[in-house]
Amino acid sequence: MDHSARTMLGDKASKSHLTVNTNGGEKPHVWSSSEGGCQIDIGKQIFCNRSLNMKNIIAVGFDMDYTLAQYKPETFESLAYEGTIRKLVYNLGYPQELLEWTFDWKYMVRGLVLDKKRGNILKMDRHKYVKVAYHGFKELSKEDKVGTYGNTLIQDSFDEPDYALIDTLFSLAEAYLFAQLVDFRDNNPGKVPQGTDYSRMYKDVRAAVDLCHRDGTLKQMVAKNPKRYINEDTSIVPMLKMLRASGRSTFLVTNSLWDYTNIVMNFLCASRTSDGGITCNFDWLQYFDVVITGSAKPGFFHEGKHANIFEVETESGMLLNTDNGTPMPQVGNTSPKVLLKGLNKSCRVFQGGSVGHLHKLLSIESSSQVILCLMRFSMLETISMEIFCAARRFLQLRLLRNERDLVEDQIHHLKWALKFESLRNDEKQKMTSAVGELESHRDQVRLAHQQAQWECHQKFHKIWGQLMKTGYQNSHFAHQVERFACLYTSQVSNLSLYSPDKYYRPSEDFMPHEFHILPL
Ligand SMILES: Nc1nc2c(ncn2[C@@H]2O[C@H](COP(=O)(O)O)[C@@H](O)[C@H]2O)c(=O)[nH]1
Ligand SMILES: [Mg+2]
Repeated sequence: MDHSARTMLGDKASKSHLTVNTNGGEKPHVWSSSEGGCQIDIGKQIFCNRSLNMKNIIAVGFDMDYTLAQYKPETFESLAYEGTIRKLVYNLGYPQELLEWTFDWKYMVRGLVLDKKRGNILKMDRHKYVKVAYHGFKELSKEDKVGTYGNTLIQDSFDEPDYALIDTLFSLAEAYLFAQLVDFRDNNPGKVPQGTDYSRMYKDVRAAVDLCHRDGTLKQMVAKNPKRYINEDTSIVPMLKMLRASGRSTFLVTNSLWDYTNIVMNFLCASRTSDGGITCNFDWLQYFDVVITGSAKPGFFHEGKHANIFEVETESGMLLNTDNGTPMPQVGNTSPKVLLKGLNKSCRVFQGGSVGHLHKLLSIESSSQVILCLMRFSMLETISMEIFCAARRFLQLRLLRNERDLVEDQIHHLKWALKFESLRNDEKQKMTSAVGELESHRDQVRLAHQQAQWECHQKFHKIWGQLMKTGYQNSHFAHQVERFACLYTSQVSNLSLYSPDKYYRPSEDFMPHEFHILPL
């Protein structure tokens, strides 16, 4: 992920902040409209990790897939899953019975880590302690978990090549398939191709998924029927219009190539005909100053990286050489048409390049003047649900924790007295039985605390619990969001609900000792 440019993370299309028009259509509110500027529903608010004064931002950029284009995992990821299975069977020699397997698109969540060698899937807290661990679909016992991953500060880094981070929604199908294959190999050791260990299976799944993205397996299907795979979001165009009216440049940087980008952006931005159809044209380009396709992120953001940048001739999809983004006449074709065409266009489309080219094209001097809306990490659950549940849970769990700590302290006192004080026999007996009673009470409170905590987590996800927490600490995933994003929100078009000049400020930090002065 880009560390230099300001980033904002968003996810998940939702439908509040829309009013129903007299003709039944949905009309989104934007901050600048007469209905705008009102109280924003918590599920649509933008949260701030680090200060960001929009007044200093001169260009706002967007990633396309899973940011502007919110794929429907139930259809899109299922497509990836089925395509991957077919490649495993027909290209890589896995048994035909895999074709019968089904995909539970809700099972995996982002923020998990795959242990390729051991066939395990892990959820970690922000200190990288493994808190939930599954081997395939079988939960590891506490002993196995601690035995394998330890509970001390000296830990594995949980990075590539032995581990893989499930950090995008694109990875959910491959993680699920990996778990299925782990179970399958354990139960049918002779059925997987010879010499296939867990790491090899992961490599095969990765290669098959990769091929699905490259050979048209997914994109052809989406192009045929975008509505089946992508959520419509009527707030995108008003958001882009408002940003541009405020004087900001807008740009798109996508790893997708031009043909697919054009289809998806048309679907998201084009006005619908009366029968709900879309006319495919290039009108959506009016909402951007620069579009970069085939950007090869994250490498695109590495300053100083040399990468060729080509101009895309939008009608034909033909690539034209450029001099670092400046149009140049083609050798043998000295007609100024090509040159001027590029210079006169309000939006220019490119393939490749790097962040340096982008700055040049937008006349930007520093990354701090750019905000980039990415969706590498964000929330699967709705934020409002997180906050609602967290508030109730906070009270209940804090009371249980206080009680547990109190009882533990009483036990330590009594044990100390029994060991070091000269006591009469009857006093000793009384204290010993009090210790016994307190210990059983402590065990009950500990259990109640664990249970309440788990019940709350289960409200979010039956297997992995709350995405942003492990136990009562922030999850590794939440920690990544905190580290990498200035702002985060449930969907990128929530930006339309705020003034384009807003000064986003983070809430104050609290040290553990300061929590005592906070009301519960
Ligand atoms: N070759 C692969 N392409 C992949 C994979 N996962 C996703 N993708 C493609 O990347 C872009 C993402 O676009 P962006 O707008 O978010 O930059 C999209 O075209 C995906 O199909 C992969 O594993 N291999
Ligand atoms: Mg993306």
